[in-house]
Amino acid sequence: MKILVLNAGSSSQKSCLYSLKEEALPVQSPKPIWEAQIDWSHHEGVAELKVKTIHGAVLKEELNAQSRQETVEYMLKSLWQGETKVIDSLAEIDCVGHRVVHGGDKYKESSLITKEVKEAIADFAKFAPVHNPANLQGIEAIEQILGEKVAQVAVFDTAFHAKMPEAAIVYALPYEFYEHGIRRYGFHGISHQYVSQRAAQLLGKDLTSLKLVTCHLGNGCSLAAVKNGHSIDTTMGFTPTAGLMMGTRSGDIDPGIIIDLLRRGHTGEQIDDIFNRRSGFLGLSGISADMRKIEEAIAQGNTRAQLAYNVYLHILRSFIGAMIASLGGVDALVFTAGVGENAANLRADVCASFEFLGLKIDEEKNNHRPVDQDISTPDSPVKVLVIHTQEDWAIAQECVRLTQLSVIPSPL
Ligand SMILES: Nc1ncnc2c1ncn2[C@@H]1O[C@H](COP(=O)(O)OP(=O)(O)O)[C@@H](O)[C@H]1O
Ligand SMILES: CC(=O)OP(=O)(O)O
Ligand SMILES: [Mg+2]
Repeated sequence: MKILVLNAGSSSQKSCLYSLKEEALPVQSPKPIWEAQIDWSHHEGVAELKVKTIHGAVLKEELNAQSRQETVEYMLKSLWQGETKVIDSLAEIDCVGHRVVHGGDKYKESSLITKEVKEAIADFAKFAPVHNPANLQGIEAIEQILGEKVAQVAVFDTAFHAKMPEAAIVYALPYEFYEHGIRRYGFHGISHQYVSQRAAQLLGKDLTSLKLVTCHLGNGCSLAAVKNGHSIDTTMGFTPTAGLMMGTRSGDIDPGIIIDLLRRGHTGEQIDDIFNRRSGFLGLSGISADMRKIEEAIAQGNTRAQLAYNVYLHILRSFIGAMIASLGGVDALVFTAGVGENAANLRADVCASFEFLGLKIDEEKNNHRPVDQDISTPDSPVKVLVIHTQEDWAIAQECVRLTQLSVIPSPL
């Protein structure tokens, strides 16, 4: 059984093809037979494409001035063409799973993609303008290439947060807003759910006994307070613009700033652009949205890069504090996604803020590229885990479950 996964992020498009034996679904991700990534974060208008296969074939290319959909279609061709070819025919693909960022209050679980689901994804694009259109383009690219016969599944980033307590989802606005769906939804749920299950496994504890703060720090960043396996609080809100400072997004700001911008004649589109694409690390540093570039600039003494880092850290630790308060304690902090998995200095700085809880990390472990590892000292009452998020595998498992082509996987 072959499952293709498309995971569209704000700055990247990741994709992989799993070849599964139907009788046995492993708990951990098996190695995909083909993996591809498009990265738009380095040079304006340039897509960096990387493809690798289980047989060791590698393709690296820079693509100029193509639309996202054209770039995705080009990437998918490497499945059956050239050195990275892993299948003879498209008919070999049984199901395609998509990460879909905003499912609104309509989709509390994954869903087979129908015309109605596509319309809803398009409709919710007004709340997730960076993401949902990219998700839809992925779905349409597959329809273009594979036709409408192949089963496609939408796995929603909002679903894991769908059962948060009401006090955590309602904004203190006139009640009618809540009745009209203006509420906190939360995002990155596929990742928060996966890493909390994996954390329980690594700690050798039952997930239902744990209080976890999961820190998904990628280009988009959010925290979740996970109690007994459920998300009870999270930093993103009605849209993925809220909460923590991010690569190009502001995170929480005083709504008075928006009022002021409107009074000074800015349009909705301009305000959207400011908060979603021109803020965060990019806006503050004037250098880049990429933490690696920020770290390089700091090393060269750039004061704006340093300020951007300081603001990111300040906001991050205050929200971690808020999540711990929602949980009423914390057994482990979990770092994941591009920044969380790689930025050792940031992890050290965050953890230093929680020394008052007795939390201590082992610097050696922290600095040696930990993957799925506990980096706290043995005597630290709060554990600190670095976990490689496996959104793609979580999506593939949902494809299996929904298409009922195979056994329902047991949770981790
Ligand atoms: N070695 C590294 N050190 C610091 N940050 C890194 C490193 N590698 C990747 N990152 C950060 O991770 C971000 C991308 O994270 P990722 O989770 O892949 O993003 P998304 O899925 O939102 O596109 C990059 O913008 C970069 O800031
Ligand atoms: C929801 C969201 O912010 O996603 P990403 O981190 O992929 O941008
Ligand atoms: Mg991501």
